[in-house]
Amino acid sequence: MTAPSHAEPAPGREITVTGIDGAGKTTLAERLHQALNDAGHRTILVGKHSTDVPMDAELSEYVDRLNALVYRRDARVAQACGDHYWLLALAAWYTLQDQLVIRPALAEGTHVILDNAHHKILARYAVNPEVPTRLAEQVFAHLTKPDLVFFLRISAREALARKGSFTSLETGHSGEGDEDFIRYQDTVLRQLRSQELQGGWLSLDVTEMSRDQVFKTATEALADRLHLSV
Ligand SMILES: Cc1cn([C@H]2C[C@H](O)[C@@H](COP(=O)(O)OP(=O)(O)O)O2)c(=O)[nH]c1=O
Repeated sequence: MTAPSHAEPAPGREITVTGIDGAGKTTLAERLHQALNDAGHRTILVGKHSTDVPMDAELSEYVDRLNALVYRRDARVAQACGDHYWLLALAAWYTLQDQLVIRPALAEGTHVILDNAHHKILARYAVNPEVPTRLAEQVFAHLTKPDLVFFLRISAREALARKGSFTSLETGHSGEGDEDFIRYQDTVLRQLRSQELQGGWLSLDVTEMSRDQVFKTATEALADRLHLSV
């Protein structure tokens, strides 16, 4: 029996990449995006600079205005607004990205690679005594559950060696020295590891791995777990 021609497309898969700052998330996300498209799987890459809502200039402009408020502001403004404000602003950003870009893409059969999913934000808030962890969990609870999460594990010291420099946010505003980055990021890493225990994550210790090795392992997992070959 042949499928009716008006059949809905199979939904796309959402693949996210998480890890501390400098773990290699953007590097892997960009490469997976390219490889999936090259292999004929329609795929979009969504990250903190993505503001395009396909075929809707008005919504794209709105998303771009929110992106400017959340990501394109100076450090003094960021500090003045405070932790609660930033949790809610980030929740607004992730909500719009999910509602206007990710869900429609998945529904029409396009795969989504999400660079920098909310897991790291949740980890940062979970180690912040000023904000109840339950509040942070709740504001992200409605987002689409990814089909596969790549968790790139690396020590903070190694991440710093790769990155070279860091922002105040990346030390949790705890100081300006390398040790401040390392102490804070190692705390975030431990929190990510406790989220990992909830299951379904593909956890890779990337400390000794080259970019090519990480990419190869990730593509094998895509084939095994989601039947997406590149
Ligand atoms: C993946 C990878 C990245 N890098 C560099 C590239 C970038 O300058 C920096 C961080 O990589 P990036 O992919 O931007 O990490 P994230 O998105 O997790 O913050 O590290 C390496 O030196 N070696 C590697 O194997």
